[in-house]
Amino acid sequence: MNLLTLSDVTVRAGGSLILDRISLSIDPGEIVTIVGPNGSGKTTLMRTILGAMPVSGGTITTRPGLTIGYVPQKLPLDGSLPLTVARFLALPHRHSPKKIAGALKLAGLPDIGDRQLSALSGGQMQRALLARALLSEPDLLILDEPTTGLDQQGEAGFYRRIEMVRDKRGCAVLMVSHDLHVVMAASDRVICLNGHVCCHGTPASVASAPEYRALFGHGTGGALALYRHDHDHEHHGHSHSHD
Ligand SMILES: Nc1ncnc2c1ncn2[C@@H]1O[C@H](COP(=O)(O)OP(=O)(O)OP(=O)(O)O)[C@@H](O)[C@H]1O
Repeated sequence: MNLLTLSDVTVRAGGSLILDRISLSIDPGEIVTIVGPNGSGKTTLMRTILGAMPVSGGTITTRPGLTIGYVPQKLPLDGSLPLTVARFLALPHRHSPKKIAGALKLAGLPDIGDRQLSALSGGQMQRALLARALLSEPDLLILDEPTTGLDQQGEAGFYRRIEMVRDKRGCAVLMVSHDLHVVMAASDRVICLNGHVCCHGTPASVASAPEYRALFGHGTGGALALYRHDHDHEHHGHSHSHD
């Protein structure tokens, strides 16, 4: 059964139509990325899936008992508060030190629990937010523009980490990106949004679709090549391809 299915979901706000009959589904273990220009409704779509935005039409169906882990774009707290990484991960739910250490390790931040949050780099902060989302052992991880502010190598590293998490945990991943960079190559499936679903499919098929090119031009070839070039780790137990 799909983890999540949207059928003809329409969202209106402030008198305008923001999402127009969106239909999509997410299967267990797949990495799906939503791309689209500014204002195309990506954040609204994530908020709708998370239940923070009412639908005006259509239906959202989730698998019974589905657990979602949400990785916000930014720290949802004042970053200058004195707080260690481990304390932050223990809020608002208590978790054992062993579980916190395991989540930090999986997120690529071993031995950092005692560090102050304010001392983390942008890339480390994203991984700390990822570790926090992993503590709920989600079936579906949702990330809203997780690599904002990272350089292209930082982005590639973060998306490789996401794939590693998916391979180890078997969770599905739904990500949003306002730009293309390396995210498409890290995905099994890409959905191109512009109020409605313009096109969807494998990264390569979307990158060559006329609807996508009308929105973004031809500029993704370099980023796709960069990701493939950097992508030298092995996958275990999950068959998918980046070609
Ligand atoms: N609560 C709201 N009330 C009225 N209009 C809204 C509301 N939320 C979003 N919008 C409008 O809906 C459109 C889509 O916004 P959204 O933030 O979902 O786009 P986005 O694709 O995430 O954009 P960006 O890439 O710039 O982050 C915008 O025109 C925005 O102004």
